[in-house]
Amino acid sequence: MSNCWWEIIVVCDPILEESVFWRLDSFGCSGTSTQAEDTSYVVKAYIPDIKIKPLDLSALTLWLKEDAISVEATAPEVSWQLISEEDWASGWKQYWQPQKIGDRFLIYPAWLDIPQNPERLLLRLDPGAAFGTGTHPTTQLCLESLEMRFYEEAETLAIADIGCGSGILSIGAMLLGAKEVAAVDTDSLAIKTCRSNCQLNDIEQKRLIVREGSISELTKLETTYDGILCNILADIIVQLFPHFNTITHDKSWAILSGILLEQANQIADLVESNGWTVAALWKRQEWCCFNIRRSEY
Ligand SMILES: C[S@@+](CC[C@H](N)C(=O)[O-])C[C@H]1O[C@@H](n2cnc3c(N)ncnc32)[C@H](O)[C@@H]1O
Repeated sequence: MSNCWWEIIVVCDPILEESVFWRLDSFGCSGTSTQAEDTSYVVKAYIPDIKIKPLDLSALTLWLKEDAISVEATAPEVSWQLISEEDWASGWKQYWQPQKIGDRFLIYPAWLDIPQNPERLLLRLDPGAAFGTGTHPTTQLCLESLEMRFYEEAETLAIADIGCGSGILSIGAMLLGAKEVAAVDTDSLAIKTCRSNCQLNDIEQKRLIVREGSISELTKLETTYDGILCNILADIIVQLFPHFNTITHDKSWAILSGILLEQANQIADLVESNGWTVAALWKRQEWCCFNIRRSEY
């Protein structure tokens, strides 16, 4: 089989749904769906077979069981199978529907007909193997924060998106009117997906630069960014944040997401010790999103 995906099936106690979703997201799955069945939930998630080894699936099973034990719940049943690209597409795509986010965005699956007069900014996506469909709270919090940041002089803003995944935040920034965006991700599949989503949304290539890598790729571009978007797990933000000053100016702002509530204090300390100020903190489910700015401003 070419272009195969692992379909991971987790049958769990309903109280574990959120932690199972979180664990599958952190593992790198896309297109997660849930169905209620009698007294349990069946969570299905998908990941390209080239991204992992069968041994990783055994480790995932162990983590899912440990997560259950830590809240004294029954351990979930975990199974997996290899499926073709076609089965993957018909499997999860049917559950993903257009979704309104914030006051202005409508996230719109690439394979649906375009509505005639959308009242919202249509952000068309085929996330493929990349993270970023808009269903995850960390992405939603970023898009909502972006809307708030773009209330004036949007057309002058240069934005960096670190960990762009499907490109959802970069494209969102362009739709809101950003002058230019630079998107980076360490995952080559995410880069491929981000580029094709930019085309899907008719974004000019010279205004949205997409590079494989991380903050060092942004440094090479020698642009000073007005805003940084960074929806990556807290551990990675801790590593990247000390370099933010090199690619920003004294009035820049940033949106940091992918942070669990219990990690908020650690991130607030990090922000302040590097000369930035927390302007707002938004929460959804177990996640929080920091809106910050350089302290000199
Ligand atoms: C949670 S996803 C966010 C995707 C999208 N920006 C969104 O908001 O939905 C995090 C992305 O960061 C990428 N990533 C992880 N570590 C990174 C690093 N050190 N530098 C750049 N990207 C990284 C991952 O490959 C993944 O695509």
